[in-house]
Amino acid sequence: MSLNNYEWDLENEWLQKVLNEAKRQLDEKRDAKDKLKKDAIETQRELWNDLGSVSIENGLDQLSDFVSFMDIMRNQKRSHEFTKKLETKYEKMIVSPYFGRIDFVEDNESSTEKCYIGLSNLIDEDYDFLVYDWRAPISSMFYDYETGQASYECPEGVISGEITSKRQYKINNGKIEYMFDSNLSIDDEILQELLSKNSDDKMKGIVTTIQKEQNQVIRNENYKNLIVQGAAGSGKTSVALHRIAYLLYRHKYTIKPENIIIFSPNNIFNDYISNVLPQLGEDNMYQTTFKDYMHKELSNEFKKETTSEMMEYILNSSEKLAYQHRIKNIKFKTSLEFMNILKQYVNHLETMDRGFEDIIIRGKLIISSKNIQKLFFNDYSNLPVKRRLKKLKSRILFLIEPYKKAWIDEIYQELDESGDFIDKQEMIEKSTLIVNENLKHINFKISQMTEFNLVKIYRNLFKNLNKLSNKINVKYDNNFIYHIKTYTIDNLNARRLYYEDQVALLYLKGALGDIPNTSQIKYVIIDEAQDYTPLQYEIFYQLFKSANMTILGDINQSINPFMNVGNYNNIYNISKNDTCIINLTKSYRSTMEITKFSRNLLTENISDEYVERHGDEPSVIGFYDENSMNKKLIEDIKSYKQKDYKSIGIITKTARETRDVYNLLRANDIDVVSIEKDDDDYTNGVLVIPSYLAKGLEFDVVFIYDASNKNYNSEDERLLLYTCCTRALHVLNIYYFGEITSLLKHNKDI
Ligand SMILES: Nc1ncnc2c1ncn2[C@@H]1O[C@H](COP(=O)(O)OP(=O)(O)OP(=O)(O)O)[C@@H](O)[C@H]1O
Repeated sequence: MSLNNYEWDLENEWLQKVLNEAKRQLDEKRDAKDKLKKDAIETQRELWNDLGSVSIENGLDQLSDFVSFMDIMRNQKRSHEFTKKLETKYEKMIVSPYFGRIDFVEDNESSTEKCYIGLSNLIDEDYDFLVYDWRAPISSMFYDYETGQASYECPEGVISGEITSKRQYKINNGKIEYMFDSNLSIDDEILQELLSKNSDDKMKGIVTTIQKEQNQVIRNENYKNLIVQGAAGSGKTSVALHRIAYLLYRHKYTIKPENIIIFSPNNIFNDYISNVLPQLGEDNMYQTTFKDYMHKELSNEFKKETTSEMMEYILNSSEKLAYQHRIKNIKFKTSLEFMNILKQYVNHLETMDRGFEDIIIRGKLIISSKNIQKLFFNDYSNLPVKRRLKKLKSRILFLIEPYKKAWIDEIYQELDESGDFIDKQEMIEKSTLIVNENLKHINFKISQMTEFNLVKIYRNLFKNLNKLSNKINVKYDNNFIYHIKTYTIDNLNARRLYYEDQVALLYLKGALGDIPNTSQIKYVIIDEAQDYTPLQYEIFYQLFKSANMTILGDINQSINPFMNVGNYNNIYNISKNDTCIINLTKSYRSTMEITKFSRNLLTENISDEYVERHGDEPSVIGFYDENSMNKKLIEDIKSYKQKDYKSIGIITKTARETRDVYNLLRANDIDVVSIEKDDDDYTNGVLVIPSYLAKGLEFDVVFIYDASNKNYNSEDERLLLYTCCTRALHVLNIYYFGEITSLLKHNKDI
């Protein structure tokens, strides 16, 4: 139903009112900013005139004046940044102040409130809301309800009433491009139009079209931890980022971006999502990857394998003799049994006899082994092992100190009496040296008793693997135990830390109390959650004990067949009383044809919905040889570029293939970028990328490069191939030479 002229006039009038108010407030902010700038220049001038050069010789008064000036300047800087942020907010508002409206009549009230909803609040001088921030409590009804009975939660409780009208707008450059009443359930059409566009840059916000089920994740504060399962393209990353924006708004006095950390799969992805929060008017939170976090915590004396290196090994090496050994190790070290062994081991380290000895200096008992034991097992028992040992060492050294001092004084006296020295300082140094020399063996003993060497601790675990597995009632074959033990110790001797060993080490480090305090983190977001093992989740919970967690993933996109969560129950059980599992049930990214095709690759049916947007059927084309395949690829890329597709992703299985395809395209005058490592920058255009780095990203056009049986030859690669296909928004082309992979045989026939 199109809106009549009368409605248009009213809407234009309202828009004008909003724009005028936004302009007035913008001018106010600009004036304030100018004034702040002038004040800052004036302060600097005063600083220069009053203090000139600051020197300690000019007395403490001058220093104190200087410190006051610095305080003033710091405050001016803060105010300037704040005003600049507001200026940006009003500038954005003038372009597009709102995108939605609901007319709401509260129960037992007769007046209707017209609530316009935009990226941020606009409040006039009479404290009336001209526009509500999309995160305001009342705005939630825009996402949750059509016209009719509705309610929302606010600090005062639940407010109920009726939505009498719901309208959506597209406003650009201060003009209404279109508007419509959405009680006609037209959302899907809007979505289709939005989703059919080519992706011209990094990820974008979805604030105007957030869906009800997504809104319920964004605003969910009923549980400490949320686990969100959603099929490919169901908006998990978008929801995660909008949830962050929501939390920053709702708790603006208690939560700052530095209180939030997001773990994402790699740095390319971090770069890809980096525009969303600034678009929503918020600063980015702390973004990291598990690998980066772990590598910072673990010793640099070892060569540490990266996630990409691990994936390359898994995808490239199945023919190698050592492959089966490595896989056996990965499987064992990512198993729930190994996690229990680690827990058992920590328990053992906390309670085992540590062979503490008496500390005696010159016949005087400083502290008995019994008392040391009492300190370790009783007084410090609430601390983890590493902190207990540290405290113990300080305590013993503290007790030794007076005896050491007395001894130094005695020797000083002797030296003085000997008449061999005239310099006091020299005698102090000499006597200290003599005592230190005499105490060497005691210091060595104390260091040994309180030693904390993580790698040594890890090594000892494997020496005791048999006993530990017996303790958890798991019986392994002796050959198996021997194999795991020698494999691990050989690698440690070669100063090589495989990814699975790093995770185990990090767990031990945390459980034994050797991880810096992270209490400033209040929210942890884990995206691509399927790719972390239960042990990694134990680490997350251990590191961020008091933080709230939002965990978003898709079990069907477990790209590493040996390192994944397996089943959400494995993490749900860690903290089941305050955890909720939510499903996102609709996919938005791809055309129906691509979605259906991709889902066919899975062994289990996915009944999730998708947006009804049509496109060409994916094409699966076989070639006799590699040259013909490459020739067609080059032709097609050129042709898609001409058709104005903005992002074209050529997804190869491995990084080696990425390099080859990149060289091929370059040699054929195609402007192309390759991503081979997980800290390369994300760029739009034509991009060649290995399969495992493409997760989380999306492209207008996707080419799966060489889906032959030779290349994708294992059932373990099914989910990887599925993940690659689901990266396509509009076009999916799958090329191979020789025989097609058996993973796609079924799809080829459809
Ligand atoms: N409510 C929505 N309105 C408009 N677009 C949406 C909506 N939800 C998701 N999208 C779009 O769908 C695409 C997929 O979203 P997103 O990457 O957040 O999904 P995902 O579940 O994290 O995907 P994957 O697991 O496959 O990486 C993006 O282009 C996003 O903008």
